[in-house]
Amino acid sequence: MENKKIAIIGAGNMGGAIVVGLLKSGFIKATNIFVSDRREHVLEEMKARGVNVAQNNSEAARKADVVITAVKPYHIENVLSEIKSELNEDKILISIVAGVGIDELGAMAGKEIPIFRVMPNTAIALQESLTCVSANGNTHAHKEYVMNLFNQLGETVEIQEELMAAATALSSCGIAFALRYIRAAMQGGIEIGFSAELAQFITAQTVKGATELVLQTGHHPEREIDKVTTPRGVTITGLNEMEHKGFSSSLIQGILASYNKIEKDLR
Ligand SMILES: NC(=O)C1=CN([C@@H]2O[C@H](COP(=O)(O)OP(=O)(O)OC[C@H]3O[C@@H](n4cnc5c(N)ncnc54)[C@H](O)[C@@H]3O)[C@@H](O)[C@H]2O)C=CC1
Ligand SMILES: O=C(O)[C@@H]1CCC=N1
Repeated sequence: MENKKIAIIGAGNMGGAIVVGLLKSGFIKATNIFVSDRREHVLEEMKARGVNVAQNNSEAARKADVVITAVKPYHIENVLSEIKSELNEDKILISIVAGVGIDELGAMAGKEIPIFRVMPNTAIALQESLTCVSANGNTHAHKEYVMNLFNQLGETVEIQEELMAAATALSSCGIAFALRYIRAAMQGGIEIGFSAELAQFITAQTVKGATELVLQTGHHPEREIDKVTTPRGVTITGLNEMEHKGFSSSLIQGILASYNKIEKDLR
């Protein structure tokens, strides 16, 4: 178990999910986690999980070796100005804030400190995140720790920072895109006879199976699709109808729309 203390500033959807995932992983004791948030009910929920609740952001940052900022992009500047006096070259700053670069974070912190920019997704609560990590030049001594930390919470990929917007669209937004497929498939399933509950289970397990076919074999999806599409069969008829209606095209356009928005106007 790691001895470093971790502060999580902003315990909303993502910050809260990180706390849940960390506790499940056993990587860190609850008493070594410090959470701050400006919403009282969020802090109550965190307290119930056994983690420490700080009076304010500065206190959380002071008590920790690692500070994870998980506030909305338009709050990060204020948060860093509040905590910058607590940061130094021995502390690790990890930001999951979408659209805010390492240089910008460094300028907001006002000093040369180790900064990691990290892009997880909400499956981090189940230790099933795909987390992309990039770092500034002061992080060599800390990289192993940070990769290990996020490897406890799913799979981790180190990327160049210029790919961070793409990582956000494909992985962080991607969870919602995949869930929308599941919802649509369920609606089809209900129309052809299943209860909502059974349609949900059948769809979710089917998607899990498709995911495993790709992850475990490394095959291109089309190779696995070829095994399903009997000539003149029912699958190819369904697939072609979906493509006539713009299935792949609408997914690609949605990913591009999210990507284009990330760097431009998140704040
Ligand atoms: N939701 C997602 O799937 C993902 C979100 N992100 C990024 O994570 C960050 C957080 O997103 P969410 O968790 O979805 O937002 P959220 O709104 O659920 O959580 C943000 C939390 O920060 C708290 N907060 C606001 N101002 C604060 C302050 N000054 N000091 C302390 N706490 C403060 C809020 O009360 C809230 O609980 C964003 O920057 C987003 O871009 C990154 C990857 C995935
Ligand atoms: O939609 C958003 O702005 C955030 C960033 C990535 C996922 N959710």
